[in-house]
Amino acid sequence: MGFVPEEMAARTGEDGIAEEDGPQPLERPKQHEMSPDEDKPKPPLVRIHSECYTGETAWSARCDCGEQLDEAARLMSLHGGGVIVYLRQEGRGIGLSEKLKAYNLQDLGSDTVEANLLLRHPADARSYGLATAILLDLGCGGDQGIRLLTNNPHKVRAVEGPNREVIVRERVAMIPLAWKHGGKRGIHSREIEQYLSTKIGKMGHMISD
Ligand SMILES: Nc1nc2c(ncn2[C@@H]2O[C@H](COP(=O)(O)OP(=O)(O)OP(=O)(O)O)[C@@H](O)[C@H]2O)c(=O)[nH]1
Repeated sequence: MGFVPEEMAARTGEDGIAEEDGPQPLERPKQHEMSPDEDKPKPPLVRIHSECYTGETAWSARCDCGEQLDEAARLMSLHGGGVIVYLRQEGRGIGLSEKLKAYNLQDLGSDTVEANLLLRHPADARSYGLATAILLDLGCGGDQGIRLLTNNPHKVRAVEGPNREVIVRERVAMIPLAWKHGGKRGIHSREIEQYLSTKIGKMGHMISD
């Protein structure tokens, strides 16, 4: 879990690609976003991210988890900061070794949901109560609410909590970079297209604004 300060923009550059742009100046004007119709600042950007060793550390082309974590930090660095809550819920809550078994089943033709079910796990075994508590602790409760970076409608409802202790004022879609940039950036593979189409078709993910 952590805050992403706006100063990170100085390290990542406007488009987040330091290698192409070279080092950015350390001093740059601070920007704070305001709502168009009022003087109040916009709700903070929040990413609730589930651990993915294969995607974040080994840059596996089976999922976009590593890309999503980087993209969330990049967006926060450009838009006045934000909060990343990193949940140790590897493999949608089934753990790394079970996820690797699920990968074997996927290689034999199952999709990500079917593979979990064949292993006698729920399609998604995660919970978000801890994330809600962390957000409340960080002062993200109350009327102002948050802007949540996600495609997962279940996550939006779950993070809000049973009594809407945290209010998701806006869902910000996490569009895969390969889709945004015609395959020129981001992860591009047959596996990831299948992974994304299962998320849309079977898990109700909304990969659009
Ligand atoms: N069981 C299983 N888990 C996976 C697989 N691929 C990625 N994951 C895990 O899925 C989690 C990420 O969840 P996703 O379903 O990709 O995305 P999400 O968090 O529901 O939604 P977004 O907020 O839109 O990213 C991480 O814990 C990954 O380890 C897979 O094939 N099987």
